[in-house]
Amino acid sequence: MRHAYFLMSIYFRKKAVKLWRAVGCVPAGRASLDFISLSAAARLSEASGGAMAAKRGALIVLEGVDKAGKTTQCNKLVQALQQSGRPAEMMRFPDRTTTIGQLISSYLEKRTELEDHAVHLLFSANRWELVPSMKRKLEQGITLVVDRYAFSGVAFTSVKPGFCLDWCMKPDVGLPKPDLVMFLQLSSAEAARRGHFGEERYETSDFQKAVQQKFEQLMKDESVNWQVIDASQDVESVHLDIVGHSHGAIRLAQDVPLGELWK
Ligand SMILES: Nc1ncnc2c1ncn2[C@@H]1O[C@H](COP(=O)(O)OP(=O)(O)OP(=O)(O)O)[C@@H](O)[C@H]1O
Ligand SMILES: Cc1cn([C@H]2C[C@H](O)[C@@H](COP(=O)(O)O)O2)c(=O)[nH]c1=O
Repeated sequence: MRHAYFLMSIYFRKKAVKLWRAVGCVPAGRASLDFISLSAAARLSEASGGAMAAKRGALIVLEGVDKAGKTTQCNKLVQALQQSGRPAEMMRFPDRTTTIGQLISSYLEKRTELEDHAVHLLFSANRWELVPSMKRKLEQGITLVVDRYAFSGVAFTSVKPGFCLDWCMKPDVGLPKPDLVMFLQLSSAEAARRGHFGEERYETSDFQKAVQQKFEQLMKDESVNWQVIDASQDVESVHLDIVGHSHGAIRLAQDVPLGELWK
């Protein structure tokens, strides 16, 4: 009986993929399979009277100084999670595709000047504008792998004269709290030798050294699940460390509600 049910579920799943693709609801490829898995999970949950509520995805953040290897590792982690059958997506902050993100991008590329408090609030607004979509995805069971978050916001602004950690944290209080923050540890000298260092506004060794110290202060906060990763290793070794920590965090996140940052 269970065997027959299993075969039927595969048959209907294939039919549903074809139908959804035909009406253009689902993109082709891996994403469509994730979409179908999630729909199947939702149907199962409905059929059992909601007793099997879908497990939420984990919010995983990678932080570090410029060129520590965050983007490289976020991409590899998302790929590894998807290959092991876990729905996962990458996000990055600043998200330069939104209207706010374009203002930030122009500032970072030194095409526009902005007052320091104002640009700090723009970075935070850029996170808040993405919160509804982040929460929706996490509720659907998608793990989000995020390239920088509020910690970069605080570390970079608080280096500037006249700013303190406390003021810099305020606008981000209440954001979805990451289940895991991995800090990619790399000396500013090594970072400066990596590709394209020096092109954007904050990419000077002195500034990055000061940012590193601010991150160290933030890592003393035990309300956040920090893990330090040695980012001076080769790409594959860094990846293995990151995958190890991520699986644990994904398992734990399933059974606890999403928290609020710095509350
Ligand atoms: N483990 C590593 N060893 C040596 N080079 C690396 C390693 N990881 C990444 N790189 C290289 O360093 C450069 C920066 O990598 P990447 O863009 O992933 O860093 P990032 O932290 O996201 O940078 P940014 O702060 O500019 O967003 C790239 O040229 C990348 O190929
Ligand atoms: C999120 C965030 C970032 N920054 C800084 C950090 C970097 O210098 C740039 C972003 O560069 P990337 O290559 O796009 O990662 O912006 C910041 O000052 N405040 C923030 O909130």
